[in-house]
Order: sequence, then C-alpha cells, then structure tokens
Amino acid sequence: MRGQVPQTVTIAGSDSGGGAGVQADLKTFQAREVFGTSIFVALTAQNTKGVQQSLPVPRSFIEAQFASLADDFHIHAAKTGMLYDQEHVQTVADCYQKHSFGPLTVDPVMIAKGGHSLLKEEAIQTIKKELLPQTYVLTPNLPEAEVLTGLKIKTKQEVKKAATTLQEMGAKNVIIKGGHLEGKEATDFVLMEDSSIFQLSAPRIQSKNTHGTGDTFSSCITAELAKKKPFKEAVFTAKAFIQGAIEEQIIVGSGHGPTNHWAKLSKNITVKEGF
Ligand SMILES: Nc1ncnc2c1ncn2[C@@H]1O[C@H](COP(=O)(O)OP(=O)(O)OP(=O)(O)O)[C@@H](O)[C@H]1O
Ligand SMILES: Cc1ncc(COP(=O)(O)O)c(N)n1
Repeated sequence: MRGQVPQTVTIAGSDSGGGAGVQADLKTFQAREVFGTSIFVALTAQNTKGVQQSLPVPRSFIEAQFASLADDFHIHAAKTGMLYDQEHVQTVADCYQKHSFGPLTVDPVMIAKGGHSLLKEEAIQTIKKELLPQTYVLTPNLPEAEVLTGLKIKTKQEVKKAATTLQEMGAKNVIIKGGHLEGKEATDFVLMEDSSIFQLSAPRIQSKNTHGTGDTFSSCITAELAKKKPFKEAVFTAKAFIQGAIEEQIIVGSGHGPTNHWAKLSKNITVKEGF
C-alpha cells in the first residue's frame, strides 16, 4: 500500500473529446503517478474535429471548487489551462492567492488548434497583471508569447528577448515552445529563474494527432514539480513524455486526434545549454 502520494490540481477547461484540457491533464497526472484533482473553469463541446461550443462555469462555483480542495487535500503543484475570460482569470488569480497549492504552471491557452478562441482578448491584460506575478513556470507557444509581450518573434535573439520580457512581468521560469515552427526538430527555449538558458530538441514528428500537446507537456511539468523534482529535470521529463506520446500514435476520432498518454518516455531528446 502507498502512503501519502503527491497531489496536483489542474485549473482549466473540459474537453469533452478527452484529448486536451482537464482530461489530458488528469491522464498525464495518472501516467506520471501523481494524484490529480481538477477545478473546472469552462466547458467545451469538443471532438477531434474542433470545438463546437463553450460555456463558462459560474465564478462562485470556481471558488467553491478551490475551497473544497483546500479543505481536504495537500496539493503540491498546480497548473492552469483554458481560463475563458477576464472575470474568470481574475477569480482564479484571487483564489490562487488565497489557497496555497504550490508552484503554479501557467499554460496561457488562447486559441485551440482548430482555430476556436478559448480566451477572450481582454483577459490577456488580467493574465499579465494578476497571474504572471504568481507564476512559477510560464509555457506559451510562440504566438502566445507574441501576444503577451507585444513583440514579433522570428529570430533566436527575439525568442530570448521575449522570454526575458515575460520574466520581467513576473514569471519565474519561462518556456517558449517551438511546436508551431517548421524544421526537422521541435525545439523549446527555456529561461530559468537564475537567468541561465537551455534548449530542448527532439525530432519533429509528422502527425495530425497533436491535439492537446501543450496541455500534456505543461501537466507533466506540474506532475514532476509535485514530486519535488528540480525544475530542469521536470522540463526534460515533460519533453520526453510529450515526444513519446506523439511518437507512439493512437487513432481516435477522424480529425486531429489526441496524443498517447500511455506511451513510454522517448529517448530522442537532446539538451543544449545556452544559446
Ligand atoms: N510535431 C511535433 N513533433 C514533436 N514535438 C512536437 C510536435 N508538436 C509539438 N511538439 C512539442 O510538444 C510540446 C507542446 O508544444 P506546442 O507548441 O504544440 O504547444 P501548444 O501550441 O501550446 O499546444 P496546444 O495547441 O495543444 O495547446 C513542445 O515540447 C513541442 O516542442
Ligand atoms: C478545454 C481545452 N483546453 C485546451 C485546448 C488546447 O488544445 P489544442 O490547441 O491542442 O486544441 C483545447 N482545445 N480545449
């Protein structure tokens, strides 16, 4: 029998199709052997073809979910995903300040791969003002990093500048994900709290089944942080986890299918220190 196990929470939106959002996060927590709990911020009617509808959860009910978890669990690390609009971001930021759930990973989800908006535009200011100062790890993809910083990111120097800007806004560690770039490798840029930088690369896999890659990556970081793994090791494990989950494809649905949360960690990861 196991004793106390590391406990985590995902504060995000439901994907009825099970490939992204809270469902992807809980599957990742399970695979990485931490106990996953959840706070629903929004609901989507969604499948591998796209998002058909979305709906916010009443803010008082978000507060109620925070209170229920705080009353009974020892949450060691948390993450956010789809936060819907300005009021919901504010509620999550206020609740997070009130209840201490450990290091917070913020995946600033804005637009689903299929193009459906998951965050209203006016919420971006609230994320910057209220959430980034509480953020231990920020994991934007390139377009999200551009929106948050107002910078155009094309060159390596621009990636570094954007990461530094996001750190100045309050995020302790910043990972700018390169999944949306082209080229033989999928490379993520990491700026750590102590200002050191490294890059993680893996062969880019040609696959249409990449629904929920960002959620899976950030929830794996959260799981490792809940186990008290050092930040750098947590990021490496997350990269190996998402690579395995894309490599060992499963076929579900007829559109952009989910990744495989049962897959083994991939060995195809390289770490390059500096820039
Ligand atoms: N085709 C691919 N092959 C290998 N790695 C990939 C591929 N696509 C994404 N990744 C990796 O998956 C992780 C998530 O990155 P991505 O840029 O897809 O995030 P995201 O856009 O936030 O995802 P999502 O749209 O699901 O929220 C990163 O480590 C990225 O390098
Ligand atoms: C509830 C929810 N959260 C996050 C995503 C982003 O995932 P993707 O960009 O792969 O569609 C999503 N589609 N739905």
